[in-house]
Amino acid sequence: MTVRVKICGIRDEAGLDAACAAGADWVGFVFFSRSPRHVTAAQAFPLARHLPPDGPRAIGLFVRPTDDEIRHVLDTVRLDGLQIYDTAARAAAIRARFGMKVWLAAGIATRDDLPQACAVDGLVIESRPPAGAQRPGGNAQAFDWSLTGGWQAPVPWMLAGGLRPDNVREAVMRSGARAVDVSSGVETAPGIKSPALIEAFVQAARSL
Ligand SMILES: O=C(O)c1ccccc1N[C@@H]1O[C@H](COP(=O)(O)O)[C@@H](O)[C@H]1O
Repeated sequence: MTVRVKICGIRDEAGLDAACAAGADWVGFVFFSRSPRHVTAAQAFPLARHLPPDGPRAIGLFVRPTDDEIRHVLDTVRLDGLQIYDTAARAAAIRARFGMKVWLAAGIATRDDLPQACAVDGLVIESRPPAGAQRPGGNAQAFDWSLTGGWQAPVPWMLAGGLRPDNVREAVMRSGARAVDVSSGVETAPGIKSPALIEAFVQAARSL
């Protein structure tokens, strides 16, 4: 089984090169100012341009964005898709408005939280943020991976939240995920990506 991998929160060339060298399928740029991984459109532009044609696809992460915020980024940065933290209806509207692939992030606490239908291209299934969290994701928090067992996902999905090189293999086996997304687990400090951890994560995810 080939597990696809997204490395999120790329902020510099070292992290980008490590994701490319490791064979990641996607890299994520976080356009959310309260994140330690935040990049502006001007900062993301040279990174996205540096991606090789056969390298990872570029995903832009937005939290409750206005159309103008998305437009501002898309006017500068070449993105292949959007990861949206908002309602399912708003994510579908963004997809229709911009004509881009949209992945909707869904915070999960119980089986009932798993979406049964949606009008987006994919789902990012992760834990609900802890009380008082400053951001809806990127909190290094895992959920009970067995919750997705037997779930008939309406669209392709990826598993996220609290994944690391030392637990991603178990997470994939227990959840049944065919794609995984990581940010905190490949960092030495919030916002500081480790090339060695990126390499270890991709290898571990692909070791099944
Ligand atoms: O990474 C962030 O700072 C972030 C901010 C706001 C929303 C989502 C964010 N990250 C995404 O959250 C999940 C899980 O991340 P982690 O591995 O637990 O740190 C992942 O999809 C990140 O892309």
